Amino acid sequence: MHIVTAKEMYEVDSHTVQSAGIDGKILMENAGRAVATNIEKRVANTCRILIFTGSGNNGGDGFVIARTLHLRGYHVEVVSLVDEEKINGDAKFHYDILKKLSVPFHFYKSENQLRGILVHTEAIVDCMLGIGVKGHLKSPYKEVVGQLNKLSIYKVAVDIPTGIPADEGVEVKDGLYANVTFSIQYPKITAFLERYASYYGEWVPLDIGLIPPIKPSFVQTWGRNNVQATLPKRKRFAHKGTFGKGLVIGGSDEMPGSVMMTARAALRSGAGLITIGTTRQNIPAIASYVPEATYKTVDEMDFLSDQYTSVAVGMGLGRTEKAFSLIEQVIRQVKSLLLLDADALYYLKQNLSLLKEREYPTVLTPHAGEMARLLGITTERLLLKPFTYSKAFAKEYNVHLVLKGPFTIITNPQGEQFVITNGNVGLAKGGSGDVLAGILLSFMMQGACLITSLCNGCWIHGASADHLIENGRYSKYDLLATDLMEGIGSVFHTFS
Ligand SMILES: NC(=O)C1=CN([C@@H]2O[C@H](COP(=O)(O)OP(=O)(O)OC[C@H]3O[C@@H](n4cnc5c(N)ncnc54)[C@H](O)[C@@H]3O)[C@@H](O)[C@H]2O)[C@@H](O)CC1
Ligand SMILES: Nc1ncnc2c1ncn2[C@@H]1O[C@H](COP(=O)(O)OP(=O)(O)O)[C@@H](O)[C@H]1O
Ligand SMILES: [K+]
Repeated sequence: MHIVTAKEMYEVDSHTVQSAGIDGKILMENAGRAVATNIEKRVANTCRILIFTGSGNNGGDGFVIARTLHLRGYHVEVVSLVDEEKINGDAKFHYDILKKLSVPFHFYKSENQLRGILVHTEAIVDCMLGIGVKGHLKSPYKEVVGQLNKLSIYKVAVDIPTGIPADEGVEVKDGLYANVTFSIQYPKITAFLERYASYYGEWVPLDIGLIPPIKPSFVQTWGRNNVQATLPKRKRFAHKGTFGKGLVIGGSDEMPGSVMMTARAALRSGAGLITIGTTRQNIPAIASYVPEATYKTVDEMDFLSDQYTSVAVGMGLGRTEKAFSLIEQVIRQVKSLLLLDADALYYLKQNLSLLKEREYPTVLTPHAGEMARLLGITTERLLLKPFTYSKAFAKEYNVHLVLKGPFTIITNPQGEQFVITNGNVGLAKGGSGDVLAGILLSFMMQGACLITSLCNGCWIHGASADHLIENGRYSKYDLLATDLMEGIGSVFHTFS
């Protein structure tokens, strides 16, 4: 599904109106009716619903919602935050229709007046501001949003919660906290930013019949249907070599665990053959957990002659001179797909130019802290516009970037971007990233298009955690990274 900026949304809108000739009033009708139908599924018709409207087209959607729900037997009332003369365009068209019906209509005057109107209200619909919002909320929007946020009634936002910008990179203080947001046609970028996602509550996109231009440049979500369509098939006569030969380099004497989890997760996700390159001392302990793998000590490895389909480096490797020199050799010499994680990302900060010299695809899997360090900015700054930073970095260094987090953003060197929204807070525990690196390595080895492999790997990782929790196997407190191995199997099972 596409995710849009405000500019892209207005482009789709004008393309639909100008090129296809669908009138804006029809689109507003479609939007309002789609929202009303979805409100019916969630709010009983015995409830009193207040619909808050503003000066723009978001308010126009509100007039259609009010009319539709009223005609379907709901007790609705409208509170307009602007005077009648400020209502114009398509919104005025729908306002004039609404005025012919007996829907109670209030013009906002004061907090006291609103307090009175709100008595016995069980749900509100926010059609105050949509994607046209600029900067911080002005009066009376700021006061109304403040007043509504204090109430624990059910709040539905239309398109975007009032006050929240559509685009990343904009800092605002006030916004409506909604229980659900019905996004008009496409979700907007801020629904996928940690900073703003909680204002949206649940988000549900509603098709209103917009026609996108031929060339969509949008970011997209990657979900179960995409995985279903692209997951590599296991052919009847395949052999272990069919599924690639992978190398995992990591693990120091102090940190043997990461590389174990990476290797095991790779095998659990379908890798054919896995070799682990680690310290001699680590091998017996790791081998008892991953007996399916073969082993090399780090001193034995010859990256020029050893042929691997894909290599992952960095997990638990440490930050010694020896580790750094190994990472440098790997980046310079590995002539296949290469995934850099953890300590390899740490090393990279001072050596980013090495990435530009690589002739084979490189994948970086930083979490927000690691990415911010690579960019030399604060994590807060990165998280204000992670899509923009990711795209610029992936293009400049010619890498595939997996920016991990509650919303994982995957970007290729051409700037195409996908977001994975599954997974849960049970994953916020040491080792989850090592498991992800293993799943990604495995998908990289199995030969599909690289960005598809990365999207599928991230989705399977999140789905594994969700599956284990939804089925009561573990909770968001006790889930361990090693438990994910069991989840991976269960998730694959749902595709077979
Ligand atoms: N894109 C589409 O094709 C469609 C969009 N529709 C609706 O139209 C909305 C966009 O409409 P508009 O462009 O009119 O934008 P809005 O409805 O968000 O209103 C923008 C107006 O709000 C005021 N405003 C802006 N920032 C403010 C602030 N910080 N404090 C107080 N007031 C502020 C300004 O007067 C501005 O003109 C969408 O969000 C969606 O709900 C629907 O009607 C259906 C079709
Ligand atoms: N709150 C969360 N919701 C969903 N996924 C999460 C959350 N926190 C972490 N994750 C996922 O867990 C993984 C953590 O990776 P990372 O931070 O590298 O962990 P580690 O280095 O300890 O192994 C990432 O894939 C990330 O997307
Ligand atoms: K709104």
